[in-house]
Amino acid sequence: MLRKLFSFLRPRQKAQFLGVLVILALSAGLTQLTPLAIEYLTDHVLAEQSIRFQSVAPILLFILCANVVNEVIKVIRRLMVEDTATYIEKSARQRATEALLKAPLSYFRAHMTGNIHGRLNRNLEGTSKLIKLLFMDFAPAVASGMAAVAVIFAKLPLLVALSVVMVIPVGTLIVLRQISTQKGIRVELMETKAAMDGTMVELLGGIDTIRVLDSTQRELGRLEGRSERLRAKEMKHHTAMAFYDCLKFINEAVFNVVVIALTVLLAAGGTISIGTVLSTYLCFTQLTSPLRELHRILDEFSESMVLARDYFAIVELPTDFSYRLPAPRGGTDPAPGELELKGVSFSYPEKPEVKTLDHIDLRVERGKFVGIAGPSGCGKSTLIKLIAKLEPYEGHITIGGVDLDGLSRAELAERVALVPQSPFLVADTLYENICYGIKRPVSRAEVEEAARRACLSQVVEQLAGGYDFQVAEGGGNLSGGQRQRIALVRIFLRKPEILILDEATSALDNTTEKYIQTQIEEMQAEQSTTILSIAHRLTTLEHCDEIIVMDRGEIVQRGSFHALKETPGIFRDMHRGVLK
Ligand SMILES: Nc1ncnc2c1ncn2[C@@H]1O[C@H](COP(=O)(O)OP(=O)(O)OP(=O)(O)O)[C@@H](O)[C@H]1O
Repeated sequence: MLRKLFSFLRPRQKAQFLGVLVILALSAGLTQLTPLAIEYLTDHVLAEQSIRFQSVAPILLFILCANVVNEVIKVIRRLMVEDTATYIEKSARQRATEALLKAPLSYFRAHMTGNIHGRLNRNLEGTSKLIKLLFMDFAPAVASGMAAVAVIFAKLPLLVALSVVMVIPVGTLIVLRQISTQKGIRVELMETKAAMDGTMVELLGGIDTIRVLDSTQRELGRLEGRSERLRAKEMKHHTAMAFYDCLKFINEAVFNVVVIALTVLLAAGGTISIGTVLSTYLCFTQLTSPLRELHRILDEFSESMVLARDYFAIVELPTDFSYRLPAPRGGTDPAPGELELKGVSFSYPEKPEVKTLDHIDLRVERGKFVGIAGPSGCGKSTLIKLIAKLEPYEGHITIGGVDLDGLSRAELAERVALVPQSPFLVADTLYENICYGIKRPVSRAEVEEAARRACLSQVVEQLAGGYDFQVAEGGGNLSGGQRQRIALVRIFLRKPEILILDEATSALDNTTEKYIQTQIEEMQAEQSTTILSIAHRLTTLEHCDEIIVMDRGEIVQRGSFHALKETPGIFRDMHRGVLK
């Protein structure tokens, strides 16, 4: 785990780590100077017949200097550690975001958005805390603890020194027991908190509906139950923690008495000096304070490890099939605009026993306009998801004669554009939203022309700031029709070889829809764009070269709009509004 974290670092930060270790050793040595100076003061200066302040002053100055230097180097160490920890957090966030953006879509169907978001944030905090604990807290505590042990062994008879340092293994055993008993509950707490985050984001996403249905009390009740279960788990955890803290305190108190008793006995027998009694007691406190720290750190470390482990579970998510390197295809570039599906079958991984698409064969020549119709749930959207390489499938889909497996995401994005029913909008200006995903530079004039074709110009005039209008998250401050127009402007800017429309104009009024339809057909004529369009409003498909009609994952009818509407079957029933 720590090696994986270390791989996040640049050479400068790795060198910094060595610097931190050197500083730690220095700091540990400096910490031990105070008890040694006090011992010298007691045995040599204070033991003299007449105590002179001039003899004490240099020792006091020495203690002051040692402590000031120690504090200064601690500040330097802190800055070095913070620099590394913030860098790790930044790189870790980038890696996790990349892993999530490239994860299979089934992962997002299995995990709630808020759950992923909450987990990621907590895990990142835990991961950077691990670094801080290790180098800002743990290592100094170990270093000064070791220095204190060295002084104890140097100053006391071996047996006495051994009994004094027994405080370490006894305390450590208590902490290890605490960690092992609390690990499971920590994982449980982490998962429960992530589930609560998921519920919270789900609730906020449905705030309108909750208000309209007046289900606030119901939701609060649901949340209350979960919060209570979380609280009960947390209390169980805190009770156990308090018990172990108490054991640790008793351990220290017992050894405190042991140290005083042993050293006083030795001093009484003349084996050690009074100064050594004092310095041993100080060394013991130099040992117990890092030991106390160490116990806290080990405990927090174990908590951070749980989070870091969960962080790596996100980073190591499998990469979606569509990012696998394309098979070499011997320099052939896809012929523009042709699309073919041969024997394509598909089942959602969550329901492998159900064939959502069953042996679909379809050939669309360049510049043709094919409509897809069929009852709800028959597999229309799934079919276009496969063409956009969003889900793995059986059979073959080729674009311009090249199998989809052989096309990278970048190559596919260059050729195929998909306009979903609910377009993706980001919290940015309207202009940035229009240009989203367009990889070539576009001029303002081009944007304005595309906006005119998608009937967005009038909308821009009405919005405060025009193209600088701030779109809210998910386009929350725009109407459904306005959001669809923005997605269509992108299409007129991109002029793709293959255009896939999934109910792309469903939120527009009839007049606007007809106008945009004409503009799309004009673009089709100018660029020989191949179009595949799903529409529930069947009149949208009137000008299609061919319509395929789907039912339960299969193509059951094909033909022109006029032929299909006269032929007995699903399409005619849908057209007449009598489909059962
Ligand atoms: N993640 C999923 N897991 C399992 N089944 C799914 C999943 N997503 C969709 N389905 C099922 O797949 C079938 C086809 O869904 P699809 O969205 O392709 O239908 P559609 O024809 O586009 O429907 P509509 O016209 O209502 O949009 C439906 O029965 C649906 O319940």
